[in-house]
Amino acid sequence: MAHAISTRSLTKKFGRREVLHGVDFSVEAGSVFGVIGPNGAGKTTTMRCLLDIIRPTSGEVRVLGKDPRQGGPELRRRIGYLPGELFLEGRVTGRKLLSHYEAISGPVAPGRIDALAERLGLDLDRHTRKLSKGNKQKLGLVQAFMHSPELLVLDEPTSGLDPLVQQEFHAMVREARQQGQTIFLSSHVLSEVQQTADTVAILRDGKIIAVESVSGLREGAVRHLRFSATGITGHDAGALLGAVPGVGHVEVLESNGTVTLSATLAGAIQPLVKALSTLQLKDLVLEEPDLEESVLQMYSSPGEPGSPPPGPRVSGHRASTHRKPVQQESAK
Ligand SMILES: Nc1ncnc2c1ncn2[C@@H]1O[C@H](COP(=O)(O)OP(=O)(O)OP(=O)(O)O)[C@@H](O)[C@H]1O
Repeated sequence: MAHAISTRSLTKKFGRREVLHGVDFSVEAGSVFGVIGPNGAGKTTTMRCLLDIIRPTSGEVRVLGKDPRQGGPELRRRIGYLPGELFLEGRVTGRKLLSHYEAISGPVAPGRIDALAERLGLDLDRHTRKLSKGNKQKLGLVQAFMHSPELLVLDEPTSGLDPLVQQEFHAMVREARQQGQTIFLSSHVLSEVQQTADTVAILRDGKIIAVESVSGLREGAVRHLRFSATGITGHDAGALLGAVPGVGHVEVLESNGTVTLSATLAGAIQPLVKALSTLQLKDLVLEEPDLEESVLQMYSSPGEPGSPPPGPRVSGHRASTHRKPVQQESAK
């Protein structure tokens, strides 16, 4: 499979301070690749190296088969870029600004700009200085998508957008992918990336700490579950649940002959279903996997914010707890 982007041992120093410490990743052509990481992790710096806005200190970068340092305007025209911070000229309308960008980026299909603006709910005839943060972001998105580039590099694309517009943006990403375009985007949060991305990379302190397929993350992700049952003691129900592989953080509440248990489950649900089938269930909730929680565990060292929750909390008249550590996805 051809790669639209690849980096090998990419490092970047600002002065004496190294902010990228050997970043390695590759993005398959025609896929959506999301890079997530906290503030200052190096997402924008990585993107700027891909676009030759800044130069790497060492390492190799290939974008659409070319070294960005040698690709020049011809390579830039094949890319749509949404910068993290947009600097817009104040005295022109959005429409005028986009026609200026069109002269640089290359031909735009007739009607395309108006169609994108309408989808995002952007008034192109307003002066850019009068636009709100969200509307500036929409203008940036139209600019990036308008010439249907082979590669879209989008730095925090949904920043400032309201939820409905975010949904529209996600639809635009899916359509671009269907048309064979490659999308490389960044975010602070996985919940956003997981909606569109095939693959997610986690960047922390200038290093890629994990690259996972979103479907793989889903399989290994932590789900929350809760059920009530009768005809069993809290102790026995806790023991039954605690013996299921991947179950952790068991809490047991026993009241008036009914036991209510909550826990987390990492991994396959079949062993859980088998164990629960032996109970007289009154109620059962198995939530959607919380990918955010799985990734927070990858991010964090023990004791840091975002570390896995501490041991089980116990409540109820007669409570017993059984706990196994939540299985963690290994960082590749
Ligand atoms: N031009 C620069 N000069 C000096 N340091 C810089 C420069 N640009 C970025 N940095 C530093 O490099 C590190 C990575 O910054 P970068 O903007 O790439 O992070 P980020 O992951 O995009 O963060 P955010 O989510 O806050 O946008 C930060 O510590 C930042 O202060």
